[in-house]
Amino acid sequence: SPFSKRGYNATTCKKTSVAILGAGTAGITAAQGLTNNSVTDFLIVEYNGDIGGRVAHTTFGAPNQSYTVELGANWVSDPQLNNLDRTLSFCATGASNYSSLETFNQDGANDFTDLINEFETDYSTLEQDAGYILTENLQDRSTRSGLSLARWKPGKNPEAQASEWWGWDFEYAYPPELSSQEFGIVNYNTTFYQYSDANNYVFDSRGFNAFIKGTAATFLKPNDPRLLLNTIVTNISYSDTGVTVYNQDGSCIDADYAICTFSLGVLQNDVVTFDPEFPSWKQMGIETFQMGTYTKVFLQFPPDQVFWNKSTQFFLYADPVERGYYPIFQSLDGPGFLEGSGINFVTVVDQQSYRVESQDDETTKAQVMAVLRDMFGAENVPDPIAFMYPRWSLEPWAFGSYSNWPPGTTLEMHQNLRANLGRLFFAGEATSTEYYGFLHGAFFEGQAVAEEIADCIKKRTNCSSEINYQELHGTTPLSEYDAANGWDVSSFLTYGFYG
Ligand SMILES: Cc1cc2nc3c(=O)[nH]c(=O)nc-3n(C[C@H](O)[C@H](O)[C@H](O)COP(=O)(O)OP(=O)(O)OC[C@H]3O[C@@H](n4cnc5c(N)ncnc54)[C@H](O)[C@@H]3O)c2cc1C
Repeated sequence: SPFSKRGYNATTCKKTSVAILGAGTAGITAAQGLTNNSVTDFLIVEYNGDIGGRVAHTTFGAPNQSYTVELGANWVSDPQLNNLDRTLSFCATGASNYSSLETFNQDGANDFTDLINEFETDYSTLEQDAGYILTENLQDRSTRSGLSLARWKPGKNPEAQASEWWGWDFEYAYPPELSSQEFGIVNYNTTFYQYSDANNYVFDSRGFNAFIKGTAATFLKPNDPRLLLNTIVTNISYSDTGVTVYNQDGSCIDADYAICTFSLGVLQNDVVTFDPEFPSWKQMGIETFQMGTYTKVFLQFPPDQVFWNKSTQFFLYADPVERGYYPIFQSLDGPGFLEGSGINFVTVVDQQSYRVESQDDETTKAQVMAVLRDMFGAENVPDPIAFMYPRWSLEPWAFGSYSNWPPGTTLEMHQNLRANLGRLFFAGEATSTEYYGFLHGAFFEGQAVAEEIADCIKKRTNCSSEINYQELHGTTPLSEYDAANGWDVSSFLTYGFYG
C-alpha cells in the first residue's frame, strides 16, 4: 500500500456521503448544489485557513495607507455578476476601459495604437477562421499560425509584440504559439459575447471572495463541523464503491463519493497521490492541458506624487529586447477605483512570471522601477512606499494561476480531464470546456458535478461513468459536441461572426 497510508486505521476515518476536496469556487458551489438537492451529509476539506482558493486578497500599502488588493481573480463581467450570486452585486467594482490606454517604449511615451488596431483587425480574421475550424470540424492549430495566416506578423518589432501581448497573452497567460486557436476563441466568445464584453474590476474592501463566503454562509453555520480547514490531503484511494481520503495530519475520511477540485497545477505536480494510479487516458488529459502563471506586482507611490495620468487606466510598455517584460501597468488611483491610493500594478505572465516569481523582491523592484523611469522620465518617478507580489507558481495548493488549452488538442482529450473514476469526480476551472481559466467555469463545474452525484444518491444507484476516451482521435466528431462532453452552449453558430 502507498507510503502515505501507512499508520492509518480505517475504522477511525470520519464517514460521510460526499467528500468535497477544496473550498475554492468549485468546492463551495458543489456543496451548495448538494444542499439544494437535500444532500447535507458532506465534508469540505481545505488546505488553507479560509475558503476562496484562487480568489484571494491581501492588505497592501504603507502604514495607515493600506487597501485590499486581489492577488488572484479580479475581473467579472456584468450579467455574470448576477448569475453567480446576489451577494456579488454588492462587491465594489469599476468598469475596465481597455480604450483608456497609453503606450510607451524605452524612450518614453510612444503612440503605437495603429499597431493595436491592426492586431484587432487581424484578430477578427482569426476569430472567423476559428469558427470554420469548429463548425467544419477541421484540424485545430496554434493561435500563432492562425495569426500568421491572418497576416499578423509582429516579427521582432517590440511595439507589435506588445500589441499582441495585450491582445492575447494578457487574457490566456500563454503566448499565441502555446494556445489553441479553436478553443481559445471559444473561451473568449462564450464569456464576452454570451455574457457581456463589460469587464468589471473588483476592488471590494472585503475582498472578491466575499461572494464565495456569502454563498457558503447560506448553508454553512459559523464553525460548521462540515468545513475542515487547514487540512492537507495527501492521498486519495478510489473505487466503484467509495473513496478514502488521507490527510497529512493523520486523519482520514471514508466517503461514498468525492469531488476533487484541486487545480490542474496540483494534479500535475504529483503532490497528492492517487490509488490506484490514474489510467493512461486520465493521465494524458492531466498532462496535456497547461497550467499558466499570471503575476500581479503591486507598487504604491506617495499619493501626492503620482506621476501617471490619473484618468488613464492602462499603460502598455514595449520592451526593446524581451517580449512581455513588465508589459502592462494598471492604475488603481483613478476615478471609479481606489482614488488617492497611489497604487499601480504591473502584470507579467508565463516565462516572465516564472522569472519574477523565482527572484527576490529587491531584484524585481529594481527592474520594475527601471522600466517605469524609462517610461515616465527618471526625474518624475519617486521610490515606491510599498511593494509586494504573490508567487502563484510556487503555491503548493495551486501551482499556477489558471489553465490554458494547447493547440491541436481535442474536446475528447479535455473530456478525459473532466471524467470521473468510479466514485471520484473532478470539478474546477480546468474541467470547464467553455469557460476554462475563468471563475465562472469553476462555478458551473462545481454545481454540475453536485447535481450528478445528488442524482445518484437519490436514485440509490451507482452513478454511470462520465464518458472518457481510451483512444484519442485527431479530431472530435461534431456529434460529440454535447452535454456529455461538457459542451453546454446551445449553438456556437450564434456567436462571433456567424451570429
Ligand atoms: C492571478 C490570477 C488572476 C485571475 N484572474 C481572473 C479573472 O480576472 N477572472 C476570472 O474569472 N478568473 C480569474 N482567475 C481564475 C480564477 O481565480 C479561477 O478560475 C478560480 O478561482 C478557480 O476555482 P477552483 O474552485 O477551480 O479552484 P481553486 O480556487 O484553486 O480551489 C481549489 C481548492 O483546493 C485546495 N487544495 C489544493 N490542494 C489541496 C490539498 N492537497 N488538500 C486540501 N485542499 C487543497 C486549494 O487550497 C483551493 O482552495 C485568476 C486566477 C489567478 C491566480
